[in-house]
Amino acid sequence: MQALVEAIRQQGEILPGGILKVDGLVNHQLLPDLTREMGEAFARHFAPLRPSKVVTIEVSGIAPAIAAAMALGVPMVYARKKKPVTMKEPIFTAQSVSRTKGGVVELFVSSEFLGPADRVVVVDDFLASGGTLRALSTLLAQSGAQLLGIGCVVEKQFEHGRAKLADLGVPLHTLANIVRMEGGELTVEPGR
Ligand SMILES: O=P(O)(O)OC[C@H]1O[C@H](OP(=O)(O)OP(=O)(O)O)[C@H](O)[C@@H]1O
Ligand SMILES: O=c1[nH]c(=O)c2nc[nH]c2[nH]1
Repeated sequence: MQALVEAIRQQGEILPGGILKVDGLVNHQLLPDLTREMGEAFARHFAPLRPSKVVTIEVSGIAPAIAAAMALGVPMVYARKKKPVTMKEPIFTAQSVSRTKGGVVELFVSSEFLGPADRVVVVDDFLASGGTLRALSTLLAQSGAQLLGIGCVVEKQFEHGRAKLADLGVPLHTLANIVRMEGGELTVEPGR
């Protein structure tokens, strides 16, 4: 997605610990036109799989996921990282590690909104080590929902998340690919 690639080239900042800051377009401020375009790109790719739901993880996955769900015309469910009192049992859970905040986080989705009848496309903001998406796939398996595909806005190729998720056997589509971010130099290519 060329507009996204250009925006990351202009605004992306390399932070210590191999973190790419794109807060101006993905993780803090959101740009409506760019976000809509992300959703349409995911929808074009995944519509032929006839998903019944888009699933993501709070917080940064919500914007691209709702954009994709709007373009696909299906509901979007986000895994919560703290269980609210409103959440109805039975609940599916899995653990992941937060890359930007540190520590182990627990993901929660109620069976009220996810079950064996669901055909799911997962959409998230970053694919790095793949740990978060692995946790979400474990949670989906508990629910009996079928995972059809995974879409991520930004892939950090050098963290090899794509290879680590290959055993899931589903298509993985990203919109921008960070090939390298070493020595203060950022190499961004279109996703794959
Ligand atoms: O492939 P991984 O190594 O698992 O990294 C990707 C995950 O890291 C971020 O979550 P994080 O909890 O840091 O941030 P968020 O609360 O902004 O979504 C991001 O939103 C992805 O879910
Ligand atoms: O803002 C972010 N920048 C990153 O480099 C990253 N990797 C995983 N999750 C991330 N979030």
